[in-house]
Amino acid sequence: MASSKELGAAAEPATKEERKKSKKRSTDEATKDSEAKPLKDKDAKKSKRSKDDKPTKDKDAKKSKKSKDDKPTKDKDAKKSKKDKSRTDAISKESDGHAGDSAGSDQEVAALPPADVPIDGLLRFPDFSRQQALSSESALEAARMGIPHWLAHPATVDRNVTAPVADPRFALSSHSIACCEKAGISTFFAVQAAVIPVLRVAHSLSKMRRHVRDLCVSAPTGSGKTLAFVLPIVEKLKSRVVVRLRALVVLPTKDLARQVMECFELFSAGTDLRIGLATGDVSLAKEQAALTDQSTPLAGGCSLVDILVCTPGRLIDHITLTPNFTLQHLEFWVLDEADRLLGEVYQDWLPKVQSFIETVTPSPETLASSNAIPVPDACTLRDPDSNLDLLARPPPRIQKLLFSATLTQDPAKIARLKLVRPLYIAITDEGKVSDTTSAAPNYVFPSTLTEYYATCPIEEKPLWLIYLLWKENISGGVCFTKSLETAHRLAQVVQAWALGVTDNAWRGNKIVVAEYSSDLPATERTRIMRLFKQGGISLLICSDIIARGMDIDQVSTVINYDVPTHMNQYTHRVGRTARAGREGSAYTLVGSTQMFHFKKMMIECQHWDGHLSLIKPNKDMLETLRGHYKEALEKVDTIYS
Ligand SMILES: Nc1ncnc2c1ncn2[C@@H]1O[C@H](COP(=O)(O)OP(=O)(O)OP(=O)(O)O)[C@@H](O)[C@H]1O
Repeated sequence: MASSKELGAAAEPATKEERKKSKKRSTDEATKDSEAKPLKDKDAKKSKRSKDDKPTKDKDAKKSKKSKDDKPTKDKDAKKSKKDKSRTDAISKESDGHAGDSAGSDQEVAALPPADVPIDGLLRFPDFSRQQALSSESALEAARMGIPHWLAHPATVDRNVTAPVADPRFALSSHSIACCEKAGISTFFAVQAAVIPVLRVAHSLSKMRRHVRDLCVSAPTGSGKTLAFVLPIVEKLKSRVVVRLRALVVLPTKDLARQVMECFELFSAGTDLRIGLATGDVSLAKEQAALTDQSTPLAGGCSLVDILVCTPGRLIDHITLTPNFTLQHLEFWVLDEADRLLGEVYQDWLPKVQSFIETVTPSPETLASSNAIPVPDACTLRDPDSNLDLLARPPPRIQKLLFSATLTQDPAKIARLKLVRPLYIAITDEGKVSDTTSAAPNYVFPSTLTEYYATCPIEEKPLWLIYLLWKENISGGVCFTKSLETAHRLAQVVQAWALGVTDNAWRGNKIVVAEYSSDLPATERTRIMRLFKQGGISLLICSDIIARGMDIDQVSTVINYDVPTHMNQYTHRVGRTARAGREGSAYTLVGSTQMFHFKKMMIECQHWDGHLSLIKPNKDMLETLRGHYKEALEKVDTIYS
């Protein structure tokens, strides 16, 4: 693939006004820095120390590629694991005493043993590099915005942190380690290295329930958030005796739910755990039969699955319609793509689930009036009065786990979840201090992502897309449009063009373009996706159907045909490439009249200078392509007329 240089790319020169603004920004940052000096000084030393024993990002990327591509020898492995260990050791030493905590719970955390003292056979590992310290001005601003203390002070973890899967401090069973090996995973990414120990410790100390605290995790796209919750949940539940619904994982779309279920299946293979899927892909009756035993109504419910992966709509269906469906025994409640789930579209599902959980204990009157058989052992009383009985077995605390690449900081939205002693973990660039004084998320992009933009007349966008396809010899591309209609029409034009080009044998390898849309039947979508993964399709043209969460290794390039209107949309779209340490490119075709808004959005999110490069196309080539493009347009117009 051509580099930006070859394309004649050059960063657009900043205007005077921008230069002024950027200068002001750096002055502001400098002021902030001087205010936070004591911590910074300490941090600088830390960072120097960690830099010394840390390879560069490039080296890291190569290393991760290498470890995936070819199997290292035993010797190499041993060296690498030693190196990784020293690195994680360094991190855990650096971070002593900086464990993040919510307001009001600092004392409890202080009461915990230091990091190197084992608790119940486990170590508190790794601690977080540091809890973000805000300048007093920023802290005041956060408070003024109503942003709770814990949300304004994330425990930040450097995205380059890695740790070997077999490190005894993760306390993973040989089963989990073997599953990781089978999946080609020898090293945990930063989000996994940070989250897995927190969950492992919390649940190994289930008797000391104060350790079970809710988690909000923000990490870039493709950074491995799924495994960060899948592995500890499987690890905790695989020794269960009776089947009960103990983990609920909610995702915004069917495709995402299926993807996460497959991950659970992969990492629970060889255990007795049963994973259920409720997305509405099959009839409600079929789903009901798979989720519960409905032969006898039981007050304690009768689940046939231990883990349920579902979409919010279908979850509500089961809550209201499925006999013996209960959330009484829930221990984990995961909201993946949490910001989307907390959004307006699903506004009423959340309170419904909350109240179902809170009122799961049937009163004696309800029990008497219903046919449900109360089996004392099978009922979990979340009734606060039951806690008065000191000898009674305490009900499991439901641990809420929120994950997203664009986690909202909107206090009103977060408050709806009624989080308990939440801990906010943010995976960031080393040294980058996130802005926690606004409700907008902090945007962190994969370090292996290269971003470009091109300005062109709006009516010529299809030609420019063709130019990119041709010039960059794109294979494994995904092109996002704003609507199904645009995707459909664009796919037809580009297909017609590709046919013309192929007929003319301009290029040896065929360019194959396909539309991927929610309008297509599920079987057709599966077929197209399979073909794409096999390399039989060069470009998928779609609306935002796969913009979030979808993990497709083969995506090397993302093209924003229509400019994203919000930074969240941009982040998730471009995040379909450059995943798990792989390289990837993103192109945005910006119409001349859209430039102002696009640039403004990027600047506001501090993602302009030094992040995106301008592409200036080769005019001769563009003109050569124009002829075939016009022919393609005419062909499509005749179909429509
Ligand atoms: N430790 C690891 N080593 C190698 N590959 C990994 C590791 N952890 C996860 N992966 C791979 O990285 C890819 C991305 O993971 P995942 O889908 O969990 O990302 P994500 O953070 O949820 O992204 P998004 O925000 O886009 O949903 C997956 O293909 C997964 O198999």
